[in-house]
Amino acid sequence: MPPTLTRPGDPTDGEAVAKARERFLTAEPVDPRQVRETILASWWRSRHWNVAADHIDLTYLRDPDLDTPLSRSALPVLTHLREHLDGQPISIILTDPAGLVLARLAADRELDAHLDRVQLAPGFSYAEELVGTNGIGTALEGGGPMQVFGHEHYAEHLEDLACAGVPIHHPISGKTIGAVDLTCWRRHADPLLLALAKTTAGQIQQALFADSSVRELELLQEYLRTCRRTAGIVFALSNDVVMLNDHARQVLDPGEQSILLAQAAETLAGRHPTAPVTVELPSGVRARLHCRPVPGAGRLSGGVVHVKLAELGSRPRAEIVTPARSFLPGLVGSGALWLRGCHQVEAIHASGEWLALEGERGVGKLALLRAVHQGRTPAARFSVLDAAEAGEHGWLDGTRRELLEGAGSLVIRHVDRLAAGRLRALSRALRAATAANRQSPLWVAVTLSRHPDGGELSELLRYFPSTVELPPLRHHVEDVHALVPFFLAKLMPDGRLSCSPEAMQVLVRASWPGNTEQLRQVLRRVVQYRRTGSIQPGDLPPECRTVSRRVLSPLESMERDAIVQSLLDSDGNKIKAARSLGMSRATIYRKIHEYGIVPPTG
Ligand SMILES: Nc1ncnc2c1ncn2[C@@H]1O[C@H](COP(=O)(O)OP(=O)(O)OP(=O)(O)O)[C@@H](O)[C@H]1O
Repeated sequence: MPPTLTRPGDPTDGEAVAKARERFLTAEPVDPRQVRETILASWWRSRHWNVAADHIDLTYLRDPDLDTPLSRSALPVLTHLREHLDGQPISIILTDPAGLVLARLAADRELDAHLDRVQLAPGFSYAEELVGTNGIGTALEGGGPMQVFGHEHYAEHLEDLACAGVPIHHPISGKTIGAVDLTCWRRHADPLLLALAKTTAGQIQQALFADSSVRELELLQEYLRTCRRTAGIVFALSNDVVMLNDHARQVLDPGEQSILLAQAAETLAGRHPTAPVTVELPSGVRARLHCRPVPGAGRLSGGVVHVKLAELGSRPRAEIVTPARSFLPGLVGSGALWLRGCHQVEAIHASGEWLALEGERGVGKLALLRAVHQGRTPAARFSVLDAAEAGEHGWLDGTRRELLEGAGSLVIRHVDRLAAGRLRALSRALRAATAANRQSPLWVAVTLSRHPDGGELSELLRYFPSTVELPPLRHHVEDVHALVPFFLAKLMPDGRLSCSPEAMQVLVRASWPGNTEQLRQVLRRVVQYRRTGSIQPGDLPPECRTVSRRVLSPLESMERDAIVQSLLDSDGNKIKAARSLGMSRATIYRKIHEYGIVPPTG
């Protein structure tokens, strides 16, 4: 079908758009009459996100979950469309709201093979942030229908394609729950493709509406009514559905959400479902639940819950109904690496064996030791000695005394900061303490931030049968979502300050070389200037704005760290660094770009 558009900025005028794109990529000024405004805006966003224009190298994210209301409603509509298209080379694609491809209905062999090459396939995300301007990601980013022709794509490997993407909205809540996209060769591009994609999205929305049972609709309507009436935490649940408003997702970490959902389910199923219930969360914050059952079709279908958070202490403890599963008091975080460290420390404390706890500065070593002590032996004494103060008069004598006479748990922090002589003296004191046959044995842990490389420090560690390493925050950065509200609740106990999703995104992407302590300090500075409302990206200090353009997985951030270290070791020489890591030169260039590493200048 021949293209029909002829106005300025005609997207199908391949040559003019290709030239404009080339000028844009080489940072030359672009005549806005040559490119559509929406496309130019998307190119700017793609540049801001550091998307590579010369290749597509996406990470396979996960097997798509096709057992969701969206997939169940959409797939029959899409299959029907496929039949109507009667073998035409148009690929039909369904994605989730983040651009993850859930399904691709085969077009013809040539087009399918091309789409495989550019990773427009199930399990890969076509978010604009990852691929640059494209029909799916740009439609989702802009929140409306979007057609992208040939050279309008940011990545050059997509220039032979034309895509028409339309976001799919939930028929009741109006939230974007996915996108449908029709992709064909650029030479077959036709503006009608967008009309067809819009109709298809409409049909999917109708199917979703029909598929929602009356029961779910009632629950949904009650949930939306409550959300409109209150600015606080609201969630709704039934046997099949759980809905959380943005505030709930922002303020509660996943562990806290599941505690509250479990409590709400129990209350709704109980004899007094409307009686308010108070729950103490592991972070020490008290949550008061007001449940409202929503009956449907004659039997209880679930209910809507409004939650108010308050600090402990404003209410007699007797009224606290649920001492929620408190894993470690005063700590938050559920990242796998962090939890593994917590479990290891807990197990070693339980065994009574002395422990060396290693980890970068500010990762939470002392906080974890304190929490484990309080969780396991709350009545016993907890003492801390800081080796950074070893220069002070009497430090060593005080330490010897603690080791010989102290009780409960003793933490000696920062032992790696002790000079050789002091390390030897401390080793002698530890030997004397182990030799003393004491009635109430003392549990001792030392903390250190660098791995010992022989010498006195290694000698001292002989008294500690195991070393546990706590991960840096960037290796469990998902916990920033829980740490931010936790620290804000401590800094501003009246609960009138929250963090906007945009600011949270900046915080989650920062690399946090100073770890959790740095995050705490950043928030401490922020609350000096903003005390109520919602923290915006502009409120955050520049140190939060690292160049990393996306959240890295633990494995990726370890790789990034290894590359940064070897670049430092080779004075910024990328070829040497690549060699020392056993990588090709091309790979290290690609990774430096991908991870947003600013190489040290050699
Ligand atoms: N998981 C967590 N949940 C809540 N607070 C945390 C967590 N981890 C760390 N913190 C807080 O972060 C701050 C820094 O932690 P901490 O002092 O324990 O770090 P550290 O590893 O011992 O640091 P350093 O090596 O510099 O002495 C403390 O205020 C601590 O309470």
